[in-house]
Amino acid sequence: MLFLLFLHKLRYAPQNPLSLTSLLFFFFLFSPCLFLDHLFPTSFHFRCYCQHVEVTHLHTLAPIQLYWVFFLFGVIREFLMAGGPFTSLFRIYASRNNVHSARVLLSNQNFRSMNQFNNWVLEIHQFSPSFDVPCRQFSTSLVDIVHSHSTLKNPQFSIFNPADARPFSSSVDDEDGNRVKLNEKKSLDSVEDGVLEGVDGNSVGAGDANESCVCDSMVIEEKQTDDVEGGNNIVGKKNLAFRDPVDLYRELRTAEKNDNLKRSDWDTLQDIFSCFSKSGWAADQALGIYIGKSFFHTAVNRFRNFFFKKCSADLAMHLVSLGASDKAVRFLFPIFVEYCIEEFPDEIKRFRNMISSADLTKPHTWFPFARAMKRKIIYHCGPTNSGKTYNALQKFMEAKKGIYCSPLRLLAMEVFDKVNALGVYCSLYTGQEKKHVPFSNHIACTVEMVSTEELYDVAVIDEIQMMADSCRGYAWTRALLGLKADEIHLCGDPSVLDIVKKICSETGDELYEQHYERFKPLVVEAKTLLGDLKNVRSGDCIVAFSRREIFEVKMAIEKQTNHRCCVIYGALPPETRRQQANLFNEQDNEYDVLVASDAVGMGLNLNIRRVVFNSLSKYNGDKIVPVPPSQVKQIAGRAGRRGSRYPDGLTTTLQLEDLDYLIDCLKQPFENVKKVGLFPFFEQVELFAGQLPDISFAHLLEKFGENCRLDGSYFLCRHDHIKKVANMLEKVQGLSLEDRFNFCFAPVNFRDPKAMYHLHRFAALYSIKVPVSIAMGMPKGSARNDAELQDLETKHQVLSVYLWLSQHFKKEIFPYKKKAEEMAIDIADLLGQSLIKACWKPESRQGGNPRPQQKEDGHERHKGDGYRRPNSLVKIYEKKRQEKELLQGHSQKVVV
Ligand SMILES: Nc1ncnc2c1ncn2[C@@H]1O[C@H](COP(=O)(O)OP(=O)(O)OP(=O)(O)O)[C@@H](O)[C@H]1O
Repeated sequence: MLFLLFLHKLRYAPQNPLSLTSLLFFFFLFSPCLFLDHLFPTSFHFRCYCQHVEVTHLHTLAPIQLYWVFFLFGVIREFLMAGGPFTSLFRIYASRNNVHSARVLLSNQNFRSMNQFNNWVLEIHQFSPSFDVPCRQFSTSLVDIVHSHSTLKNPQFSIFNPADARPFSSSVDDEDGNRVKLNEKKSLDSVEDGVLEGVDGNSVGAGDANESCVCDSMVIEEKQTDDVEGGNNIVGKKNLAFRDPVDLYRELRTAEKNDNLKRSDWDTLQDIFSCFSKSGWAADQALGIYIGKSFFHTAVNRFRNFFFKKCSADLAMHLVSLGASDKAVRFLFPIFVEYCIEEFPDEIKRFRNMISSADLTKPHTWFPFARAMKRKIIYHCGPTNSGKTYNALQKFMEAKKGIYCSPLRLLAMEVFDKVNALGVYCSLYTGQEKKHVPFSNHIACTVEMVSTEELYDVAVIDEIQMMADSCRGYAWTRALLGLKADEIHLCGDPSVLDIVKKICSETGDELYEQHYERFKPLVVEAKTLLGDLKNVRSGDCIVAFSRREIFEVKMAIEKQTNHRCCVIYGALPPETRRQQANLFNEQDNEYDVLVASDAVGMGLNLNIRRVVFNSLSKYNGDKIVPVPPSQVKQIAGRAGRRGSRYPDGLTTTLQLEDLDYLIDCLKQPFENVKKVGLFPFFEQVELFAGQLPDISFAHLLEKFGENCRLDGSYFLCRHDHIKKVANMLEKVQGLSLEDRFNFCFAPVNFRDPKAMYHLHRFAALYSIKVPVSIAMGMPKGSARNDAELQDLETKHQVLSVYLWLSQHFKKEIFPYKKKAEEMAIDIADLLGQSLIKACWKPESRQGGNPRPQQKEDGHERHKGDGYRRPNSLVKIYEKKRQEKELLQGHSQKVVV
């Protein structure tokens, strides 16, 4: 009755503090309980295996009140249900105002099955529905261990807590959404109704066990031992399935030697252990007790030796009856756990420390100052050319103090110019330059450079869908989580809307959605260019996905028609891209066609009438693949722009056969992104390095990738390029960990050996504390052929790296910043001049995209004009899809 009254009070007056008398009463009653945790070994035990009971949305409850609820609930319930004295003990994890989670430390409940435990937690739900207490399920095998007391003799038990185990991050999604395997990554949470399940449940990639490890004391008997399978043993076998694995382990431990068995039985046991060693499920579960995957096989081998030395006939026969199966693996696993805990305390401790130092869970807690603010997030959600950025920028300009975060240096520069032109003083801050405008309160920066220290009234994060970018996504995630701004405007397509909602619910920020439609719908021209570039018209933008293709198309158009082409691609400096864009936008010249790569998809203000896809496949660094629909949409959406010469947008393809794919892509709704990128700060990597002091930086990053823990909404961004730079700098002595970390983020094209050489030189000079020189001559004039053009591009790259380093390291070590800036401007200018007159055959960069001569690159010759286009991979892709559908249809028919 009292309890109900208490609950009533809690429900209707949750903010009321408890009286002093109540608190004293509570302390008086509850303090003995706190000791129970240490007095009774069961509490240790329970802590080891019992699950986390997450309690969320308890903002209205003070922690002390929740203590009360659980405490009284425990008391009353135990009296009513168990008829005995209470022994339930909960630990509440709480800050001053909020309760994060509650964990059951002690209970006199004897959970005989997983269901029983779940029902018990469900009762808590029913009892206090407003508390929203989701429960994590846990393993039945481990439930059995919960009741055992014997392992408590082992002091190592208190050092780990499998309930804390979280999914590991060892794989990331690549650009195309494919899983890139760094290491098998499985959730430990996927436990179904009392059965501990790995993600796939099968043995996956666990690698080969060290089969050569032989048990020296194995006794092999050739004679028949009929009585082993006698009636008693059948009973024994049945019992064994229900025996406490801890007891089984103790018996094994205390056994003098193994019982004699038939050779065939030993063989079966060998097979079972081999199966155990290869089991992905067992390797995953072992992570829960901090047996790492690299140590798992050693642990299994040692366990096998131990087992073979000691195993009884009963136990062996039970396992033999199960055979080399999942059942046998699951039966053995808890015994293996006991063995590991006792045998490998140091390895467990080491791995545990390593794991906790690579903890990337709960990234919203990394920015306490942003969390202390009540931020208002406005998501401007819509397709390209719908006015999202325009509206967000209006708010930015109206604010007293604002920051605009851009995906590209080019776009940051555009906003910087535009805003200043409108009379709002704005500074520019990118990796390469810092232009401070006196009296400015506004900043346009690249998203990587955003400060999470400064306080702003309004922040704009453009192209927010880039949070899901496999390489750079972490910068957007960091900006969203860490920006200290009262109002944050996110502009982007709807693909990350759901995940932003989730993040806002975690951060406690208010989210408002503003949806947009395109000003004018994009129209697909069904006629296409019929494979003939002569059909190009003024205002067209031909999109090609490689530098080679771009120059080939430009040459073909200029040869076959009277149009002149501007060129835009990623390797060009932003200044050159802008110069080419201006040339194209201006009406009083002959440059009325644009040939561009996917770099045209973002940032530039272009007067495009029609976007024509030269092909819809591209080289992804590994192979040629169809261009993802989201990218097709983004690029096609550049056609037509409000207020421009061409407000109505058109799009089509060069080849008729690519048209269906284009239409398919445009029809597809935006994909709902499930995860966004994350990358550790230097401090996190440094902490992790403390656990592995003697390994190279590249290896350290790899280890971090394998061992870091992430929440379900995040993936670890790809860092292959960082590792490549780290490898190159390995031999440079005298660089601190922080220096290496910073050098690895320098914006260098690792496929360009010249640029890599210069970066290496910069690092080597830096390491001996010598002022770093540019040591690169200025080219004499504009490029006369493609090799010279590439040389200009590389030179600009090197200068860009120098400028970047001068911003990220001490100025004294990079004293030639000014000179580098001047040289970069001159080279960008030369590049512009070179492009205007470019009419040569493109060359491949060393180690770059496959050459056209290579047969496997899928290029075909085009009407004898020297121009090649990729075979329609889309067509091949479509054909494969149809074949697959046919096959599926066929198999469905067979099933029917
Ligand atoms: N209310 C408006 N008044 C005048 N011009 C506008 C208005 N809204 C948008 N525009 C113009 O329309 C064009 C497209 O707008 P904006 O760049 O904001 O679109 P977006 O949805 O952010 O597209 P993208 O994703 O391609 O950047 C711009 O040139 C912008 O100046």
